[in-house]
Amino acid sequence: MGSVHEVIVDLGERSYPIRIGSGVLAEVGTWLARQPGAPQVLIVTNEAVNSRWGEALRSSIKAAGLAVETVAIADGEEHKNLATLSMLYDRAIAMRLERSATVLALGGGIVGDVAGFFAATYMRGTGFVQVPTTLLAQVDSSVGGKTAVNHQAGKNLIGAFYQPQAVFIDTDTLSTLPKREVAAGYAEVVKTAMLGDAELFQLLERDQEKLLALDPAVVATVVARCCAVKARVVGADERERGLRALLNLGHTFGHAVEALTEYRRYKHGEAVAIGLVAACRLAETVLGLNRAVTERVTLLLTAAGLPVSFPCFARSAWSGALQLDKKVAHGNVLFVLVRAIGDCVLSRQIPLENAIDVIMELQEKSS
Ligand SMILES: NC(=O)c1ccc[n+]([C@@H]2O[C@H](COP(=O)([O-])OP(=O)(O)OC[C@H]3O[C@@H](n4cnc5c(N)ncnc54)[C@H](O)[C@@H]3O)[C@@H](O)[C@H]2O)c1
Ligand SMILES: O=C(O)C(=O)C[C@@H](O)[C@H](O)[C@H](O)COP(=O)(O)O
Ligand SMILES: [Zn+2]
Repeated sequence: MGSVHEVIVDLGERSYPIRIGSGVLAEVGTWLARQPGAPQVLIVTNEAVNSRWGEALRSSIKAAGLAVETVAIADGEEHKNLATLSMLYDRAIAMRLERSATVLALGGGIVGDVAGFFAATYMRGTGFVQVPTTLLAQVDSSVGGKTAVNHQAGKNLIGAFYQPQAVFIDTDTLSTLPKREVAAGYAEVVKTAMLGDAELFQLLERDQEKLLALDPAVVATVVARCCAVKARVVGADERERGLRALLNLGHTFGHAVEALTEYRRYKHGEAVAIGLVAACRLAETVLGLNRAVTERVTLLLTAAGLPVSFPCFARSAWSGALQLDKKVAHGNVLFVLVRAIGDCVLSRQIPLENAIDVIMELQEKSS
């Protein structure tokens, strides 16, 4: 095993380590065996990930003397719903999974969000460990304890805050990830740099190609920096009373894109990419953000092949979708605005019409 980065999410007695590096998957069994009472272990994954990385994880667990079961859920955002969750409850009950069990989420953000909500609710809460295998899950979704499924009307509308007890990020797992998924994860990297790490943004401007080609040293550095930003924000505001909403940069727009296109046309990261450009444009109009910032962000995203234009829907459809955001309070939508690279602010003062104007301006030109 090469060098391992460790980041701690500091939440008092619920603090947990994030282990980042090549070969970290092999540590999972030993970690589990150190937990009190040799837990039953359930891996929640999907077939695409299971066929590539399931055996390596199971070997580590079995070598530590523990029994392990695996359940695969269907692949795709359109299956991140209550039906999938219901299937998991049925399978867990049939296999007599006990509350003392540990659920391992092996996969991308969808597996992580669904498995996490399952772990939070099955018998009122089992153990939970994240083993993320997409760039997006490694830089963002495996950390911080947001778990959820979608409702047809809106993203992540049914969920819970439920922190993992540990996160094992084996960067080797990215070797089998399709290019489109690498790019989607990259959008959350750009987001993280924009909201909290200006040096990371410069690193991306310099080493973007190396990151997208999954150069091991660049990947490890970028994943560790993103986890450090997320750990800092989550440690300060676990339940999104305020500051944590910064991690939602681009998402007020992005989630509306996903819901209106029925979770089928865009990967989450792609919808976020569109949202990031919109958040910059909105900041240009209401904060006087320099257009050059929007251009730098757009360049990073388009160079990775990410979309930066909205699909075409009527103003009324955008209005309805934006108002279903979980950050809405007393009917006012909360927007995350870019003040400068590495520095974002929250505002509830933006008229919804201004945001919809930006969407209209950035809508795809129909051919
Ligand atoms: N909880 C959070 O804080 C948080 C943060 C960001 C995103 N999310 C959620 O995460 C989801 C998106 O996650 P995602 O981008 O990882 O998508 P995903 O989970 O759909 O994974 C992307 C695709 O890659 C495949 N895959 C995963 N790992 C692989 C590997 N190593 N090799 C080959 N194929 C692999 C999957 O089967 C899937 O087809 C969205 O639902 C989003 O809302 C949650
Ligand atoms: O961890 C957070 O907080 C985030 O907002 C991270 C986002 O990248 C992620 O997509 C999250 O699931 C969105 O949360 P939601 O509360 O807007 O559903
Ligand atoms: Zn996201």
